[in-house]
Amino acid sequence: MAAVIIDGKAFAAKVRAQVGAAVTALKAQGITPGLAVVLVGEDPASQVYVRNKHRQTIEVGMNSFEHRLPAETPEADLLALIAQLNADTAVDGILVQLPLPAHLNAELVINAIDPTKDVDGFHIDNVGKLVTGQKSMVPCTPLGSLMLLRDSLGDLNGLEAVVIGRSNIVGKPMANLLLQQGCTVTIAHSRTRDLPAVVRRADIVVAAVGRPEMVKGEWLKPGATVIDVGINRIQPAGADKAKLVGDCDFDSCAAVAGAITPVPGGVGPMTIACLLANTLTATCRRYGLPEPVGLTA
Ligand SMILES: Nc1nc2c(c(=O)[nH]1)N[C@@H](CN(C=O)c1ccc(C(=O)N[C@@H](CCC(=O)O)C(=O)O)cc1)CN2
Ligand SMILES: [Mg+2]
Repeated sequence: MAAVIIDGKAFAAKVRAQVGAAVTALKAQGITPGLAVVLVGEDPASQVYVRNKHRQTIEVGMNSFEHRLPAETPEADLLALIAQLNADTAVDGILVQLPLPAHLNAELVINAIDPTKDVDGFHIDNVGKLVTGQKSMVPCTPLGSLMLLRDSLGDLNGLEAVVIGRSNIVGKPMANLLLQQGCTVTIAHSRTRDLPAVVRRADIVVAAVGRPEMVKGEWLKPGATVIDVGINRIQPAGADKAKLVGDCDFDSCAAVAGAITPVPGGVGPMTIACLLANTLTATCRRYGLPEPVGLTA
């Protein structure tokens, strides 16, 4: 039986519509959420993501403040900009696009952001709160993945989840979110022994390892729900154009899974939708207003 294809693009559009409606209501009270995005350097993929963030921020009615800095920007200048954005009352959310150029210490830069404005959820205070089950800002890609899982499966209590990948941006926060949902969670990674056997236990597989088409259909438990976070550009032999693929071998996985996210059009669009949701959440918290329903973990 073929898997249900989880339409992240359509789901993200619904999230943005909900955020847009909430922003309209806030504006009627004289509050306009503002998101500041900082891009250092000219990484081509980052430029596309930042452009899309700007466009979608405006579309939901928020203010967008874009700061583009040259690749050779000294760390002190970037930290000074962050201090300025922390103090700016028009700014409710701050995001520094990753990856940063190699001479910049990403950990230092992220931890310089006011944690209440950290809409990426990467600040150590937010990481600690997530791990200990306190109210926090949740990283956008894991939050979007969780929304898709809840929509597909409903209650996640008791399910076996395997997260492949242990990055701070996706793997670790995803595992913690699933743990909070009552899943039995395994974090697998490049050194895991017999990965196919580990994956085969899972009702939920989240692939975030950055290896094109690594997870094969024969690794899966029949009916498993597969969330493919990978975004890999490959050059198929004989083709003149590069192709975007996930960390899962889509055709073989779709033949065994119960449901699967495609690449593109799965988790990717949820990342920016959840950034807007987090900016709305940060604004509501700042003004002591009720948080939006269904847009947080
Ligand atoms: N500060 C951050 N940096 C990065 C994050 C992040 O959440 N915060 N995540 C990624 C990049 N990213 C957003 O920043 C992002 C990645 C992918 C997509 C997306 O819509 N992907 C599309 C395909 C787009 C394409 O053709 O390349 C899809 O999967 O359908 C949106 C945002 C790293 N950096
Ligand atoms: Mg404002």
